[in-house]
Amino acid sequence: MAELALRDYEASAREQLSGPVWDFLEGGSGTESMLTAGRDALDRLRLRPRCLVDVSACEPATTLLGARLAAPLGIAPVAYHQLAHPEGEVATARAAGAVGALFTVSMFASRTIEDIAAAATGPLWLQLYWLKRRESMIGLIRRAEDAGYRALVLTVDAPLVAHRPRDARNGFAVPAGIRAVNVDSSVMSASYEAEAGESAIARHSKEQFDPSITWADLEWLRERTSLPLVLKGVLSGEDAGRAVECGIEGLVVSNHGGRQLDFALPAVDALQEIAEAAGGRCQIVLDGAVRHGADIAKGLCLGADAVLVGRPALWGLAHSGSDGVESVLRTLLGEFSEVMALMGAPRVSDFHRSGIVRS
Ligand SMILES: Cc1cc2nc3c(=O)[nH]c(=O)nc-3n(C[C@H](O)[C@H](O)[C@H](O)COP(=O)(O)O)c2cc1C
Ligand SMILES: O=C(O)C(=O)c1ccccc1
Repeated sequence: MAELALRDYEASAREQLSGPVWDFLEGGSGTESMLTAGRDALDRLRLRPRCLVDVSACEPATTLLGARLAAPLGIAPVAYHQLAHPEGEVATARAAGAVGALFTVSMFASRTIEDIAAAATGPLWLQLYWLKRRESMIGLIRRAEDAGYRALVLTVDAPLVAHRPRDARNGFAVPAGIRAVNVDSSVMSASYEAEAGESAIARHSKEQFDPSITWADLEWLRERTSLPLVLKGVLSGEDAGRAVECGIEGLVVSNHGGRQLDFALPAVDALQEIAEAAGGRCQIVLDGAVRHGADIAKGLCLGADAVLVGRPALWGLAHSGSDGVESVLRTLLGEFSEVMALMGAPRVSDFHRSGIVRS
């Protein structure tokens, strides 16, 4: 396949997908102020290279929660991959495994977590929203443990799914035939009931998500699994410190790709404070607006151990299934390898705060 840039996959996905599916994938909450803000924040950061370092053998490989990755790169949890390709998450898992990237499977995946695990050759994490029906979460956690998932990612920036004007306008519902197959059909039957002027996903999540959970409830989760716990959606140093005190093993610094709190700060702008608060006591992952290998380097300089991409994986999937996802990941990996050489940073551990300047 000819080498394509990420924006080519984006353009192709836009042509492939129906208007409402494209809007669901690409859209944000509220005024959509954050769809450009995340990118702007990364673009304002400039890299400061070191010279005369031996970069004849750069090594992008790293480990995250004990799992080896070919690069500090993974796929963020995105619901319903079958919206982009009939093979859905199974194709994504195959691609992530081929490249050696992490794949975080959404609680609202459209393929079973067992089928996804069977196709995977790399590490998998499972993302959870906290449901009012806790027994549904527990069943899923048991299955994830049995299928070999390596961590649970609790998304904490979504006590409810925010108002997303495009989805409301489109009366968005997941098309018939695509379902969140890993949860009871009563939990997310967004596919069945569409109404103009309202997003079925926003409505169902308001019924099903438990908005009352607090730090005290994490203990309940901890007692029910031996898997490492990761919190996704942390944007303050205070919360990072609190998470570490609770024994959380990882944090995903994220504003949910601009889909939750409108005008939330870009994740990359919260990264340094969070990494400092965590002080090496848990793993730090940057999520949101990562579109280039240089963005991986920027994340590492500010204290991240790895970065995630969300929408770009779905662009690749829409373009050409597993091959498309693999190409998207390989593009990022190739760019990152070049940045390592040009930065004079032959190992992942060679990226430091001094390697970045805010302009
Ligand atoms: C279509 C779509 C569905 C998503 N579904 C989930 C989800 O089920 N769980 C979750 O924690 N985050 C979900 N997210 C947020 C992503 O995990 C991630 O935070 C965001 O997409 C990162 O930004 P990026 O798309 O700019 O890379 C979703 C994002 C998109 C675009
Ligand atoms: O998390 C999201 O951004 C999202 O779109 C979603 C999808 C399905 C269920 C809940 C939220």
